[in-house]
Amino acid sequence: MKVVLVGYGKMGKEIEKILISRGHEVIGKATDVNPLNKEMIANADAAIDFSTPTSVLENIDFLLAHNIPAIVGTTGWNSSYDKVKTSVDEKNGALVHASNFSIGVNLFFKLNEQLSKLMEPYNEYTPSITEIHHTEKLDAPSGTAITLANGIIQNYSQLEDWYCASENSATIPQSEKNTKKENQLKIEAVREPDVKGTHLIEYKSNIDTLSIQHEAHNRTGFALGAVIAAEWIQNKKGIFTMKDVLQLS
Ligand SMILES: NC(=O)C1=CN([C@@H]2O[C@H](COP(=O)(O)OP(=O)(O)OC[C@H]3O[C@@H](n4cnc5c(N)ncnc54)[C@H](OP(=O)(O)O)[C@@H]3O)[C@@H](O)[C@H]2O)C=CC1
Ligand SMILES: O=C(O)C1=N[C@H](C(=O)O)C[C@H](O)C1
Repeated sequence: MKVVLVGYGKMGKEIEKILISRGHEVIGKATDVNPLNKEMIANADAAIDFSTPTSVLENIDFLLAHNIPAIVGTTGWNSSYDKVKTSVDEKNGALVHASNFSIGVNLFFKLNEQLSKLMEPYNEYTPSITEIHHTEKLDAPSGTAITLANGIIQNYSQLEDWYCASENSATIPQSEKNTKKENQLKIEAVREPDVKGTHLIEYKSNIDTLSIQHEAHNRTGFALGAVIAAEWIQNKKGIFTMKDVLQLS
């Protein structure tokens, strides 16, 4: 495949290595100073976007307008999902999005849903999520934590939504939902230097705590998953997630 990288930061560079190791070619690199343009995408089989929450929607629009299959790993645009889905449908486009492209986290998503079904009848246990990431991360809570929260909320009749809390809130960008209300699941966002991505789910009672955790040791899993998604979407139309790519539905 001939691939355009949209965003050439920590993830873009990691994805480039995986693309080359699997025999693909990087034909363009869009960044803040050199954004997507027509010349860059000429002859592209796919574009892989790991950019920023503020640029991703414009990038998606551009790729759909030019009929380029898009793999979107950028987080922080959940509230625009319906608009993007409508655009993909109207333009008969192709897009795979995921808050986390790693195979391990997608298995963890399934485990989280199954565990929440098991725990729901036991009111003495209170579920909560902690996510830990590097200090350069622009969004909080992480997209992965939001997916995990939704996986729990859908199985808990008494939970209506999530909220984001942080002990070191000075380092965390303002969340759109950082005030606790009734019946909300707590997501604690922690920022520490160089952490690639850790997600911890706990069910606490006065007697004990049950927990499951996923810890990324490096960014290889995210990058490999995104490249597998780009290979998978060739000749397909529609909006998909990594669940579809891995047939985990
Ligand atoms: N879904 C998943 O599995 C994962 C998702 N992510 C998400 O991916 C995103 C990127 O993460 P990361 O690589 O760590 O971030 P970085 O800050 O390291 O890189 C961001 C890149 O985006 C570029 N950029 C900024 N504006 C534009 C624009 N208008 N057009 C194209 N590129 C632009 C930056 O350009 P410049 O170099 O000029 O500043 C930079 O190269 C984040 O949203 C993160 O949450 C991260 C890991 C896994
Ligand atoms: O910004 C990151 O680094 C990561 N972002 C994704 C998220 O917001 O969930 C995925 C991963 O945890 C790394």
